Amino acid sequence: MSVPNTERREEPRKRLTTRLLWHVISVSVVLLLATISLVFWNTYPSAKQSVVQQLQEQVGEKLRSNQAQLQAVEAQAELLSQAYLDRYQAFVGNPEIIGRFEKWFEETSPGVFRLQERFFSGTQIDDRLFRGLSVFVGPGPRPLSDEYKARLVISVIVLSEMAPAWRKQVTNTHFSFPENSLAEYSLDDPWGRQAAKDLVITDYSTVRSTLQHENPSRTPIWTGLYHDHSSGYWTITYQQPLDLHGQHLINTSFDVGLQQLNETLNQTEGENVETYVLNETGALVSSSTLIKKRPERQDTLTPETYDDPLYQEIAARLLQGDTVQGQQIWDDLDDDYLILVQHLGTPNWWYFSVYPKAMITSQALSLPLLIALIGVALVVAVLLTMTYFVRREVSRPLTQLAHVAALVDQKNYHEIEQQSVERMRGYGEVKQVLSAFRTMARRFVAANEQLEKRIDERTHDLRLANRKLDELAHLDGLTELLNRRSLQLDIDNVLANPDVSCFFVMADLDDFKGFNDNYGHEAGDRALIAIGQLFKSVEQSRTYRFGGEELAMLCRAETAAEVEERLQQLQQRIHKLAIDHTHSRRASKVLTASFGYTKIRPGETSRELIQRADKLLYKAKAQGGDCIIN
Ligand SMILES: Nc1nc2c(ncn2[C@@H]2O[C@H](COP(=O)(O)OP(=O)(O)OP(=O)(O)O)[C@@H](O)[C@H]2O)c(=O)[nH]1
Repeated sequence: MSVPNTERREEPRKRLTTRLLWHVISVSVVLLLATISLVFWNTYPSAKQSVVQQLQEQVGEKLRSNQAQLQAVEAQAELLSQAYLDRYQAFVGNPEIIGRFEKWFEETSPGVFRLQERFFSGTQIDDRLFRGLSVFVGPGPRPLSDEYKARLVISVIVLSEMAPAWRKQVTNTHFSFPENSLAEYSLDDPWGRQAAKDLVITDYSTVRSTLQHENPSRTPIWTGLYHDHSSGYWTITYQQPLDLHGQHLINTSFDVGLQQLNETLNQTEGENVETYVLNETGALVSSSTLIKKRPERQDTLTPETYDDPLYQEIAARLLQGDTVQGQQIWDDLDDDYLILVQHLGTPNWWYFSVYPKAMITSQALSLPLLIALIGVALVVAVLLTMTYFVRREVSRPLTQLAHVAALVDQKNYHEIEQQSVERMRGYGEVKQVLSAFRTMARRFVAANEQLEKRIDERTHDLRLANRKLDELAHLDGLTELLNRRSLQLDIDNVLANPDVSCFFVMADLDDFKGFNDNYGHEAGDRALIAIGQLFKSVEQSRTYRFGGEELAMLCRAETAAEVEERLQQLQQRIHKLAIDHTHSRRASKVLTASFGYTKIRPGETSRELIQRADKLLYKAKAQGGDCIIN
């Protein structure tokens, strides 16, 4: 049974190598996922830890330099205070110093004195240049005492001497007085000239916090962030009260503007990272959010005055519990943020870096992701390489194997043999199988050729035997003339073709019984054969042994005369044979034959034909034999 081609040729998805590759790919993907999970499991926490550590180091580094800047401000304040104290001790009570107050200051409104404008724009007095200086002496007890006047003049001198050196580090350098006065050095801002005439500086928390009753320990103070309304900028101020013999002389102060703080404290490590700096009261010293929000506050920013939920949460936590020292990580304050806390010893501030947890997670994921990507790339490369080699070393040889198997199925052994084993790709087992196919094909071809040869021989023998059988079926065994069966067939044929003119002849050897009796049966056989051969030589005729010593003949002829002539010639040849029949009952002493012949009539039966010819033969016998009757 032939197998349909569709069953023989497998679809690609069913191919062995494709299935093999799919199995390998599936297992690889599972192993890869497991490996990636393991990598994530092991590296993610440490990567996260390392990211946090890195951020802590960055913050620490930044704050160290920032702290150095702030410490420098504090050291400057020390120097300034000392310089002021020295001058104060040297000049207080000096009439010349007091006299300078009258020359340098002017009463700009009743009870309000200001340093003349030229001290801001620039003026040369003696060999000293005064510039960037302004002083506001606000409402307060009047008249001004000489000591107060001396302090004001000394503040102008000390500022002109020392403040220019620090103008790049701080926004301004100033002395504030507990009596509602303020002397300032600032090249940009003539504050002392512009301050409102009714301004009460000590009403501000920044200055108020320096007063003896507000600050009995006399500790220097870094204020929280506040908006200097008259100058129009956000700033923090360092205030160092300076007392002498229990008298609060002045506060040595520096403003450090928000812009300057931003350059250092508010520098963040990423777009979404926010910073807050809080002092010990929870007041906001600095914040990156402030730049974005710009609240218009005039006083120090506290949780009550600055509406920033995260800042308020941070301040609440800072103030509620133990003092935070060193570095801490607040992971639980907010779901979305991780907060690094760094305490700055000097000043007593806390620096908060607020990182979105998503950012830390994505940074922490970068290493495991890189490992995973490398893993995926490696697996893909290995799979591609394997796919290439499996297709080349297994799939193609197997396809050739299948092709050869199909040739076997088609019994196309010659094709298999012709395909050189060397041309078929494949090594090892596949090559062995191909080689075995080739050997098998060669043997099949040889066996087939042998078989075909034997079949040819047998067929030839069979054909001969068949022919013999056929002859035997149609020939008479003794005379080898056509037999009665053949005669019947031929008569039927002639009768079926009425257009063909044909004659039927019946012949009988004369006194053949006598011949047999005298010369023996074998001699009778030989005579029968010899006379039968003469019958066969008659032209356009077929001779049959009708039975016993009776012969029959079908002659093609148009006329009876033609047949008559041929029979006469035959009769003569029989005579010429001169088979001795000395004891014949007939006149002739040689073996003779009698003939009766008739034309075959259309439509008659073979029986009628034979009977008519037989009668004519009988007639010939009756006339003495050796004659021809029509
Ligand atoms: N040797 C030999 N004799 C045969 C063969 N067939 C028939 N005969 C003999 O032919 C003889 C025929 O004898 P009959 O029928 O009496 O005819 P006849 O002797 O020829 O006499 P007529 O026909 O009247 O001339 C018989 O003796 C048969 O035995 C044969 O194949 N070989």
